Amino acid sequence: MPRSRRSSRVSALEGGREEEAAAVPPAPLTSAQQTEAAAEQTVLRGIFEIGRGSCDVVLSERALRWRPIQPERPTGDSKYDMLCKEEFIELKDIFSVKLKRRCSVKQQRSGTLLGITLFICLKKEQNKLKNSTLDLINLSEDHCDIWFRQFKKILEGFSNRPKSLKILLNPQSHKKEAIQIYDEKVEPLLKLAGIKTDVTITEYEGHAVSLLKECELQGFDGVVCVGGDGSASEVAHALLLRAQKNAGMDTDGILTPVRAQLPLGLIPAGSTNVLAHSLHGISHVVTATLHIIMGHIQLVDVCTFSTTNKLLRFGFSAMFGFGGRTLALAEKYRWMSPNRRKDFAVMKTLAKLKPEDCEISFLPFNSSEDVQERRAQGSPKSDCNDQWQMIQGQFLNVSIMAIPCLCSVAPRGLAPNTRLNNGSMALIIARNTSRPEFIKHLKRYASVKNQFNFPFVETYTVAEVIVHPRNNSSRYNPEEEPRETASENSFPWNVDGDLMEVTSEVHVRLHPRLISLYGRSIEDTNDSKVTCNCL
Ligand SMILES: Nc1ncnc2c1ncn2[C@@H]1O[C@H](COP(=O)(O)OP(=O)(O)OP(=O)(O)O)[C@@H](O)[C@H]1O
Repeated sequence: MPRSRRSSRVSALEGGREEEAAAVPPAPLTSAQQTEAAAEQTVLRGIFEIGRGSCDVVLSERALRWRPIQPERPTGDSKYDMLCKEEFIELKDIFSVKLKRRCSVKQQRSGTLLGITLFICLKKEQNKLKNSTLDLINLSEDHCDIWFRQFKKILEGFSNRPKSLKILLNPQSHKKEAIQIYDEKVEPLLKLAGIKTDVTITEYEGHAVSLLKECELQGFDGVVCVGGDGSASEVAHALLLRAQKNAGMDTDGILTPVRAQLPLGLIPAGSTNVLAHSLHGISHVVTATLHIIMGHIQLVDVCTFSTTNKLLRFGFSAMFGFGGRTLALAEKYRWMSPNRRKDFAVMKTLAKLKPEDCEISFLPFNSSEDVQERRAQGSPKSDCNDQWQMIQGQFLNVSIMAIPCLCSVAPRGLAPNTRLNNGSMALIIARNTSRPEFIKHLKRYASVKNQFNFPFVETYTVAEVIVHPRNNSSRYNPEEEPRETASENSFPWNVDGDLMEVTSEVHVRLHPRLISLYGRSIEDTNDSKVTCNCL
């Protein structure tokens, strides 16, 4: 519903009588007040039927306001004042306008004009966005034409909103419903907003990367991925790779990557949707679509994962140890339904719980400006040698997260103290402990209790991490069935829900605000509804 408020300046509808009554000449306005006053100046004024009654409707630079037209009453009637309360919508919340016509089944086009329909993006509870309509009814063609053209002009003025999008859709995500989600919920809204689309349905893993390497992106304002975390991360990686190539950068030794040229939209259609959930505060298709339509942009931190001077990939989060092994096992059971596969893999990995023997070096996050600047300029590791710290031992799990990683099993996030663009990563280490204690720690993610409040869990805020496995204990063992990893001598990593197999150390670097994603800062929610079947 549009917002309503008791107007403090009823004289706005009385054509300036307030100014005449003033005895003292007004003080000169400050520039902020002048801007404010200009934004409130009437652009159009007319009568429309809104809801069930006729309304006096005023369009200014910033808002559309209306007030029911009532017969005159004696002054001081407070009930009357209540009835006449003004309602308004801000123009920045409108995303489309159409002429409203009555069309019979036979009459395919140009039925009788009824008025104008405005399509609005409404903010609901828990970061949710919803599309809604406001009908302005007036049967006069001329009257509606003037207002319609004015609304069109206003919409054209929102230059940050995309007009043309490249869509990449993974038909295999979750239970293969991405196409249906796109057709039923996303495309109709994009069409309504007048956004042109070019859809490619990906055919195999890695298709998005090869496509974005070559394809013409000149005419597009953004790229949208319809799928789960694996797809979203792959598209982000592809856009960043392309940006480095376009800038003539060698990706392997890369210290200061350049920003991706186009913003990326994430429509959640996977089984976990951690990236979309972290970005929007909710995993909700319409919310994600409306953020894209409204052109809401957020700069988000990205990590590079490299091994001995070779870039493995760009990504947002990673797990090594329990998280990596669980994913490697789940991938072996692709024939199962996504939820069963994941639950089964968690149970089986817990049953065979074993620590990784490794050395973890990390550079603690230093928020001081000159350190940040040196890092931004790509100072090599040796420049900050004195700050590097090292821990070693037996670790059950190592998580490195640049974003909070919200999901249904961890509504506050796997890394609740991290933000999307705070320039740092969370390093969360679970040292070796008993299985029941580790399970207790995992269960805490779904509860309101602090999941880090265990003697075997350590958390750090870091800028860089190097994870160096020290022995072969976790590598492929042919005695174990089924094989957990695809190749021998490799360690499984879970990078944004995608399996990455690496034989040696992995160097993770944070790159602040490297990619623009369609979304807006989220409000923290205290959602305690949690769905986890396996623990
Ligand atoms: N046509 C395709 N066939 C098989 N795999 C594909 C295809 N298109 C894309 N992929 C790959 O599928 C992988 C997983 O997809 P995605 O992440 O979208 O779904 P999911 O695994 O169900 O969701 P989530 O990662 O959120 O759990 C991605 O890494 C992507 O590269």
